Amino acid sequence: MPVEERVATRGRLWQECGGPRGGGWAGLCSWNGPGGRRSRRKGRVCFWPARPGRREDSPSGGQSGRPVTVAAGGCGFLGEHVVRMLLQREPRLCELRIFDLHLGPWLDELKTGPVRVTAIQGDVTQAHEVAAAVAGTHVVIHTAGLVDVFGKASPETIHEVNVQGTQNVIEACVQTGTQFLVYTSSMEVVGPNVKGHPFYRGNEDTPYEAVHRHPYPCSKALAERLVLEANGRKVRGGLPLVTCALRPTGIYGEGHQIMRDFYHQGLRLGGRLFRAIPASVEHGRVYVGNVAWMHVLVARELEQRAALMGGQVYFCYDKSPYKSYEDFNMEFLRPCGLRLVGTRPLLPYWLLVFLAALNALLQWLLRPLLLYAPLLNPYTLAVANTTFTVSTNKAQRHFGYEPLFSWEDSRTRTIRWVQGVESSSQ
Ligand SMILES: NC(=O)c1ccc[n+]([C@@H]2O[C@H](COP(=O)([O-])OP(=O)(O)OC[C@H]3O[C@@H](n4cnc5c(N)ncnc54)[C@H](O)[C@@H]3O)[C@@H](O)[C@H]2O)c1
Ligand SMILES: C[C@@H](CO)CCC[C@@H](C)[C@H]1CC[C@H]2[C@@H]3[C@H](O)C=C4C[C@@H](O)CC[C@]4(C)[C@H]3CC[C@]12C
Repeated sequence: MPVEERVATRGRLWQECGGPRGGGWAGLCSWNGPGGRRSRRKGRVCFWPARPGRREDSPSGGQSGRPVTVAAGGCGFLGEHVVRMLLQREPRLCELRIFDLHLGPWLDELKTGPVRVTAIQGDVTQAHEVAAAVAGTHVVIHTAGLVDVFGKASPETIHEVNVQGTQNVIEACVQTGTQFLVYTSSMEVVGPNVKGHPFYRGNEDTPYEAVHRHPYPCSKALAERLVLEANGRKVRGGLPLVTCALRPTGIYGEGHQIMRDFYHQGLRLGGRLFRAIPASVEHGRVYVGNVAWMHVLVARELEQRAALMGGQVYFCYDKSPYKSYEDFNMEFLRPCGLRLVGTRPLLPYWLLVFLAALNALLQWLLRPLLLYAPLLNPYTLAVANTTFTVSTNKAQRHFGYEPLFSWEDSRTRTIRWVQGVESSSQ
């Protein structure tokens, strides 16, 4: 085991994993280092030891000193960037707890820094696990979620993780006295709606008929509402909970699984991808580093600007160009040797609709035997084929957000990452 594991329980340190089951601390101790397999031993928290002279957990959750932060979902695509950004750009941080169902091997790198990093394997659907992880913290950044628009998970599971999980996070804050909650929502809370209405460079106040049927956007909309309604609730100790929700558009950047899938698909097709969506359909995209930066800034500013920011929603935006989903992906895939065939869609739209419906039917028919979850289904086709872009400066006005990464930087970093994917798969 490459890192020392200890169990922290209510401010005490135990020399080895062995804390009370189901009592104060939950989570699953799961650290076996890079390439190692996870062990799923309930009731364990692993962290890297505090340096000599470093403050141990304070019962006031750092409010008397520097904040202790929980990044729920901290091992996901966005979560990893949030974690790294917190460690790089939040000098007041003294402890960072990373709570996730699956802990990643990269956590091992974080052990050498000045911040005490605690990795907690846990499930947001388990209220006691969430409460144990949140207890004694100053702010929770809740990026954990089940992102599934391909029919891999059941609607019930999506609801349980995204809605009940978020309710558990809120209740944990209330019960344990954590006053600040930043929630990762989604553009999908607004749209595209089932009617395919365009949302053209809209902002947080642009009227739009937000009507959803798919379990994922439904769950994000419900969860966002819970978070916003919880703003102002009294937490343990009597102070008001301050919440806000960030709504990224389609996130891209290092670690983006769908980009990787398109890249591999292009390689399989002899270096070509075939245009399916008209170039005129704009799809909002935002670089993951800028989304992470917005989360860090909100977590930092929420205390000082509680009256202004509490209960607010913010689209996540940067200077990424407005393009169709496919043309945007080509900004990264073209320099990696792929080309997009066709200036117009190669298949008529009715045929795509038919193929998407066929995929949905096949998924349903095959479900008892295997999981068939292709990229194209009626929902993903509708999202890709409906203009949805944002143009706003609300985050800049409310908490001084400016993108940390220019479009050129974001593009270069993403290309470098795709090139790395290429070499690692050879
Ligand atoms: N990827 C996008 O384009 C995008 C756009 C807008 C909003 N979002 C939102 O951003 C958040 C992060 O998305 P992502 O793309 O990084 O997804 P991801 O799947 O890479 O990350 C989600 C993380 O949550 C964790 N998680 C899932 N179920 C959990 C559970 N029951 N308990 C604890 N942890 C659990 C996963 O293990 C994973 O590490 C999600 O809430 C998503 O809705 C994503
Ligand atoms: C029709 C295909 C031809 O090439 C293209 C299908 C692309 C789709 C798989 C993706 C198009 C738009 C994506 C979504 C969007 O970027 C925003 C999202 C919000 C976020 O909260 C979760 C991810 C997603 C739904 C994202 C998923 C993939 C697309 C539908």
